[in-house]
Amino acid sequence: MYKNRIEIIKKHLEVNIPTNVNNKNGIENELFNPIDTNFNVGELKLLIDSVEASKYKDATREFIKNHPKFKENFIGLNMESYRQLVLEQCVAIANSGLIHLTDIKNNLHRYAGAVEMFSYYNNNVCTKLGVHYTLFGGTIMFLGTSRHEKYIEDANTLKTMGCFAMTEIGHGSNVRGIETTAHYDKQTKEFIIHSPTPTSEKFWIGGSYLHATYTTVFANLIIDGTNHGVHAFVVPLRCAKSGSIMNGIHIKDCGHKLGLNGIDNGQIRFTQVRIPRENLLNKYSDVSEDGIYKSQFNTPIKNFAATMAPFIVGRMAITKGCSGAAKTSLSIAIEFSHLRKQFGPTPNNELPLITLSSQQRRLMAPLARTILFDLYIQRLTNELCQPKLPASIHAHCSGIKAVYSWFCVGALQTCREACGGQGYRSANRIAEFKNDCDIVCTYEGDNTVLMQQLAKYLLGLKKKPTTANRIYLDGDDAKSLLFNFANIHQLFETREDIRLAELKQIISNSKESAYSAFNNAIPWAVKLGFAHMTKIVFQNSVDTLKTKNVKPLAHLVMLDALVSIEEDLGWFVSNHLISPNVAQAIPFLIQDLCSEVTKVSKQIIASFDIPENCKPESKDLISDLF
Ligand SMILES: Cc1cc2nc3c(=O)[nH]c(=O)nc-3n(C[C@H](O)[C@H](O)[C@H](O)COP(=O)(O)OP(=O)(O)OC[C@H]3O[C@@H](n4cnc5c(N)ncnc54)[C@H](O)[C@@H]3O)c2cc1C
Repeated sequence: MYKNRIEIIKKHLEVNIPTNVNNKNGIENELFNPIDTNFNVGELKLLIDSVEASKYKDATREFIKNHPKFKENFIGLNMESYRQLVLEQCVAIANSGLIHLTDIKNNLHRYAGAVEMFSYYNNNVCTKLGVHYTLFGGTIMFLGTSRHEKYIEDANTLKTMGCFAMTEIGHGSNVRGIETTAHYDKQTKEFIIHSPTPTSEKFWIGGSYLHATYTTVFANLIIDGTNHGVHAFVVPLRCAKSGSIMNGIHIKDCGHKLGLNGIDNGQIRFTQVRIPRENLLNKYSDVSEDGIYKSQFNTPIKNFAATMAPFIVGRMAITKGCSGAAKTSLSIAIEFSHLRKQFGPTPNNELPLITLSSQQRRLMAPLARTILFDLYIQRLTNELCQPKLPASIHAHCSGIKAVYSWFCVGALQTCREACGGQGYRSANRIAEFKNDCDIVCTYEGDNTVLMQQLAKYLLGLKKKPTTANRIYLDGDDAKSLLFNFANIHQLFETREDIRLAELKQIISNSKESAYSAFNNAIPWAVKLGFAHMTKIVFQNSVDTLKTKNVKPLAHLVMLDALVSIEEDLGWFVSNHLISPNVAQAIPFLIQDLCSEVTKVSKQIIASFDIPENCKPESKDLISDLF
């Protein structure tokens, strides 16, 4: 076994172009060559920024660099001052014209591009923007009709601020279980919004404790004792002129949190709050003055599904928070690793941390994945801008939100550790990102729940397994077998097929109810979701390469593909897709690619074009101490 391994190491270190690789488009050839260190950083920047969003991102970068509110310190502020600063930053953004409340419907590239840039700086700002623009604005825009357009003008300049009240103390993921009621009163032509139990109080409502003028409330629409299910209503929380809290509204602070302490999350109790009939967001369903309920759908569950559908835009937008945090943190850790010296061949010749194989491995792999996730999100954003959305859009927005946020939390931890003790200092920023991004795994749909939505979509496709193309990668020349995009694609495709068949079988073998059968299979559903997302992110990267072969994308794609395989290596080997020989070579190939990418890591992070005030004061993370 060890003899074999040494042979493999020798082979993969040889730079030769093997003959048995399917190299029709020639891109794989690059993988056998060193990366040209003189590549065009501007080209890479445009690729990562996207042609559609590039000008909006540049304008936002300039704004962040120059606006005085983005030069103020936020580290260590108490909650009150932090919330005030974030509010002022959001007002400055709203007044700058960089984004508009209607963007999520009419110019998604502008909105998403700006949010990504603000998340270079801090996730509080983009969370506060997200609550107002995508959640409040999204419900108005996608669930409302012309009678709700009156909210747009003032909300656009943040003269009035909106929040989004869906979650209750008793119900988070299971939105259909919420208890808040909206009884229709025919006499006064009003809805009465009420929290009937302690567990029905809205909780975690971002922006509600201090700043929001309005909220969209999700509540059970009830007419003459008949519950028509969950609908959305606009409810004023505060007087738009005086700011005083409206009658029947009680708001408490959710208190100090693990992160995002610049956001004023609140707990809201409604006591018989009367709102006009017109405040029902009536795109799909309406109630006439005399209390007749009409819906475009014949069942409450279909109406519910339509009511929830607009939040896919928010899920895509939220990945921008992960993207910015990961790119800034990776940049900090990589710059630090180029400067910080520890150990060396002699006591007088200490070398930068970046020369350590472990440092290269832990930083280059997430660097590659961040870029490839970003390319995939560009694709999703383009899909979201189409007049007719693809059937896959909901599942894929859910899937990328889950895999990107899980990945981001891990990557930020890696960046923190890669900077040693200095990574722990709040002034050096990574700690702040780490705490703030943690919650992305939970809000706007808990990741485990979202992965099930993706799995259910895949189960519904009735896709036939492509067993005819099943491959077994075996042989002495692992490099040739693996540096082949068709082979990698086939590995990912087959894994998805097997995972799908396995999930179907677990469910169909179950003698229990449909609910329990699926419940018992959730871990497999999550694995299927991962298999699918890995495949489509990889496929999108290869498609991008074919049209825009920007350096060093080919190396990044292969590095991430091999890391993905390594993450599930036992599975690939035990399912006879990769031989033990080939499997043993993978960590070495990864290390080679990490070392290659390290050579251009400074150029790659330069392509992110992160404004300096988004980073720590000193690149070595210590100069500010003297
Ligand atoms: C900082 C912050 C800001 C927020 N902002 C807002 C806001 O502005 N407006 C708003 O309406 N809400 C907001 N939320 C609420 C957020 O959307 C919910 O926390 C989220 O939907 C999860 O609900 P939950 O907390 O009740 O967890 P639960 O649903 O109770 O989940 C707890 C655990 O059980 C697991 N679980 C639950 N159901 C399933 C299932 N079917 N299958 C497998 N596992 C499951 C989950 O994975 C999770 O690990 C915010 C939350 C936080 C923390």
